[in-house]
Amino acid sequence: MSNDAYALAAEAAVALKELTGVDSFDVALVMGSGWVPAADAIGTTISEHRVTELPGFSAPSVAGHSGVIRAVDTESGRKALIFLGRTHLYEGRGVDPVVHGVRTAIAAGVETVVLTNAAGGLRPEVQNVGDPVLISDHINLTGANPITGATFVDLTEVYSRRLRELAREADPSLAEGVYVAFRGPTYETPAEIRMLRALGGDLVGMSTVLEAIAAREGGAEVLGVSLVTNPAAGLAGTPLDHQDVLAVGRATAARMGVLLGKVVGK
Ligand SMILES: Nc1nc2[nH]c(I)nc2c(=O)[nH]1
Repeated sequence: MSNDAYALAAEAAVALKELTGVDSFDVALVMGSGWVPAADAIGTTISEHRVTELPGFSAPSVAGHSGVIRAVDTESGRKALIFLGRTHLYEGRGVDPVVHGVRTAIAAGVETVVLTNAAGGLRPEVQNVGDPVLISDHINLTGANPITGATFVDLTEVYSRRLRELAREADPSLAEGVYVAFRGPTYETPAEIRMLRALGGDLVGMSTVLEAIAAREGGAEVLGVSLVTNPAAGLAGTPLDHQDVLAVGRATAARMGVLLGKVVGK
């Protein structure tokens, strides 16, 4: 296996084509916590595999769907690659594993990347738990970046306006928001949440931004969608409980599947 991250992604893309029998993919989707049930609405499954069958992917540190990839035929005949779960920076394996899936997808032909996640809501005055929110921009507080060297990628429009408009055609009620990423794994303190609100954040999470940067470096168009699964720390009376998070995701996933299916098919 190559020790160069980009060469490793190219190797994984070759293995992916052999494994799935698909010689080029059009769109990739990363399904965050609670989004997995939405994957079924994307199209007809061609094949499903454990990611450890591909170079550069590790077994998930958390049991469950993460660590599974699915090749899908969408209704409009496009080839979709769906990652049921992702690698997080807080797993401590560095930045390259976090973006390896996106880099592999782009090396396999993908030109559109859809990043979904579960996030804390910073605006309980307008957000409800269970709301999907289109990501309009991000604030990267992870302290990390997938790119090394003098590659000055423009991030003026990381999250495609065109794809956001397609999503809003499918569901005009969709709101937009700025997603703030922390490294995690701890949730924020109430003081940090007050800081994020002052910085203009609307959503807070521990994923997505590094994958989005890697996708833009690879020339792909990006759509990001968060599912508000909890009021961020200090904004509601109760402590955060990850089980509540997952329950909300499951309840909302069917609606999200219809939305993603419409956007992906275009
Ligand atoms: N950092 C951070 N990540 C999250 N993921 C989910 I779901 N909720 C949160 C949250 O409140 N903060």
